[in-house]
Amino acid sequence: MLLCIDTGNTNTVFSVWDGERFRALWRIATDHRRTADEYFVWLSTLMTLQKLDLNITDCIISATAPRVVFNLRVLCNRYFDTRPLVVGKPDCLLPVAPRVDQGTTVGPDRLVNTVGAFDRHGPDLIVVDFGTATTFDVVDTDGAYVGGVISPGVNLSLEALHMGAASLPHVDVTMPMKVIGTNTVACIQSGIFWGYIGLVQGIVEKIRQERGRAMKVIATGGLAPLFDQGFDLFDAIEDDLTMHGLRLIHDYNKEMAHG
Ligand SMILES: Nc1ncnc2c1ncn2[C@@H]1O[C@H](COP(=O)(O)OP(=O)(O)OP(=O)(O)O)[C@@H](O)[C@H]1O
Ligand SMILES: CC(C)(CO)[C@@H](O)C(=O)NCCC(=O)O
Ligand SMILES: [K+]
Repeated sequence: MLLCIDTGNTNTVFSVWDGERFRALWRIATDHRRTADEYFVWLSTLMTLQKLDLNITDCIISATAPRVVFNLRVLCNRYFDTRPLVVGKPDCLLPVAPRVDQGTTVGPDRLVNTVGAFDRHGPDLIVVDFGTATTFDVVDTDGAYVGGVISPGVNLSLEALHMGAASLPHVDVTMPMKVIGTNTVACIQSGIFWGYIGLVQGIVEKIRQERGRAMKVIATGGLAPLFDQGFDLFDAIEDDLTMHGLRLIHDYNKEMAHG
């Protein structure tokens, strides 16, 4: 079985692919101090509860926080006797190379998203991921990542308001019915919710203009459904896009290695 690990700056997601489908998905807060032994105790408990054998034979990792890779590598070596593929490292091939400025390191999560989205939706895409950051990844006609946009994430923006302004409380994001708030919480919720609706609409429109062609918009990440309530922003929402991309990249590397 293949273990896919997606480490974001906030959360790390583990999922197990049995050759036909993903059997489970588990989430843990990202913390680079977590040791291989801690990961294993946690993971093996969940796998056992799910009645999954512990026979992981392969592993692929996408890590936006490079410091966590060391302990995840040790997890794979020590407990599963396998050498993980790490997206972004030279020995991990991508089906199509990204076209960006020389010397730029594209976030592995963005590369993985583009591979997953291109497989399902074909050419000319904008992938929007609502994670720690809200990212827009542009997929060219041949499936290459050709750049995009990085904006502060929804929860990060809420946290920044709370941290930076003495009188602003911590607020959870929801969809307010009206744009004019009549109390502090409603005002913040409006700023975040309607602000992000405008952000997505505006950036998508500008990308389409710059590319001069129709482009499908694929959304992923925990908050994507919140922004899809009747605004027609997205052509599809896929919560498993990153895992799908990781599996494809793993399969591609296997194929290349075995000819
Ligand atoms: N209505 C909501 N309000 C606040 N958070 C939400 C809501 N719905 C989902 N979430 C959060 O979205 C998160 C899942 O998002 P996702 O995994 O895409 O990104 P992340 O973990 O925040 O960021 P990263 O991938 O960068 O670590 C979960 O932490 C979940 O708590
Ligand atoms: C933008 C984030 C934080 C989104 O998770 C991640 O993809 C990242 O750290 N990227 C590195 C820079 C880049 O993608 O151009
Ligand atoms: K993510």
